Amino acid sequence: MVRKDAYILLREFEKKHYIPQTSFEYFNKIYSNEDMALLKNLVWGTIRNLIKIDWYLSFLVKNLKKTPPASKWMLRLGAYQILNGFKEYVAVNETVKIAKNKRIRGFVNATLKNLIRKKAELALKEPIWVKYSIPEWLYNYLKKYFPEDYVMEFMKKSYSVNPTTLRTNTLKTNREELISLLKGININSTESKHSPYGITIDKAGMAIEKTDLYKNGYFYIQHESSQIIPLILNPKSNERILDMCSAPGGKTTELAQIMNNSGIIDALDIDIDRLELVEKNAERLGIKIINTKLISGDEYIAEKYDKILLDAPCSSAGTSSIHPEVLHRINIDDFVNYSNIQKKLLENAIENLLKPGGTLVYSTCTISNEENTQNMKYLFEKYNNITFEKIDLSLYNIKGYYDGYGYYFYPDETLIPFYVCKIVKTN
Ligand SMILES: C[S@@+](CC[C@H](N)C(=O)[O-])C[C@H]1O[C@@H](n2cnc3c(N)ncnc32)[C@H](O)[C@@H]1O
Repeated sequence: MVRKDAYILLREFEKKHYIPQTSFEYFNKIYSNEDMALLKNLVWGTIRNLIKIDWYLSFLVKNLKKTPPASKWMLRLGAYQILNGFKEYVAVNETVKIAKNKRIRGFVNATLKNLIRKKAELALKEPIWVKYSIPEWLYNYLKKYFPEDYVMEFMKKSYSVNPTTLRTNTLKTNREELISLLKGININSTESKHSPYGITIDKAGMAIEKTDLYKNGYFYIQHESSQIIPLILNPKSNERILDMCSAPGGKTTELAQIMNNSGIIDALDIDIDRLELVEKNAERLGIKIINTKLISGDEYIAEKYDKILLDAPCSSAGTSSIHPEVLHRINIDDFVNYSNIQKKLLENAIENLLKPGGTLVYSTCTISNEENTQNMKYLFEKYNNITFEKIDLSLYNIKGYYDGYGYYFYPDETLIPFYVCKIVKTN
């Protein structure tokens, strides 16, 4: 029963704040494609809509916070369906069946039926952060730092599902050929708007990693914002490049592809399992110029580099269209905590690792002022041997919000919110 399994996965999410890939893989083996799509829709849809769902339920249940978790997650699962166009009687009947206990069944049944009756009236007083299901604190935070249209685009994106995009591995094929090879295995795809390597696919629930094209390294699965960052660093063949936070290797392997597999890329990370993925990805894509190093970027010392990519660990607040759980995991303290780690990485890069005349690209997948603008301001005030080079985002057909140092990408169908800044070390 799909709803019961969705409920089990949601309870797993409640404990861990994420759902391991292995849990879905288990159901993949026993479910038809159709049931699997429904399971994913119910689980991720409930998580994406959680703020909204709880707001509605708070008018119907005396104390939602104190409601026992078993009943609460059944209510949330049922409410997701009722608020998102599922057949109401199926939503109620199938959700109620999950409960073993008669009392819980009665409570869930009555509350969901009440929601059906009251939802239109409640919708009239729904605040905008509820409409797009983002935490109220984050909405207020965004309003403090961004223009109104950016806040709107952020919320719309956060509430939508980012499509799957691939990066063509130009060491093995080209974009046109890859589109036709994908068509040959019944996957429709189109050139994406921003990255010259990007392909947006109509995946329809299939596991693209299981295809031979993937196994033979014809592409890397990578959202478009991420594909733009190595292009901004603009590495050349035979240069010596440092990727300070490389795992799982999306941008490292793209750098190597732009360099036509010639030169040196040292790829650091502190997570051994993730660093192994950099090696596996490089091997699959036919890349030979990446040297992985298990070390913290703020402690690493080496001969100086022509260019450095610092795609920093961050609060990831821009990734909610890909990872809807992220907005339930982060809080405002994360912004400050990550900014402290990022400062140390930036300082080591500028003071010890970048050649005079060299370029550093700093990027994050978050929108916090602390992790982006404030960090750049800190560098600007601390160092007199760096300049901030203005990036021309029109080259990639991207609209950016400029903070005086770098840009916050406006999200769109395939772009997620990202921050990027380019620093040149003058001497
Ligand atoms: C945003 S992810 C990098 C994604 C990667 N650039 C890509 O495109 O595939 C940040 C990475 O930084 C790593 N990390 C965290 N702290 C670090 C540190 N002090 N030094 C180096 N890597 C670190 C994390 O393990 C994580 O893999």
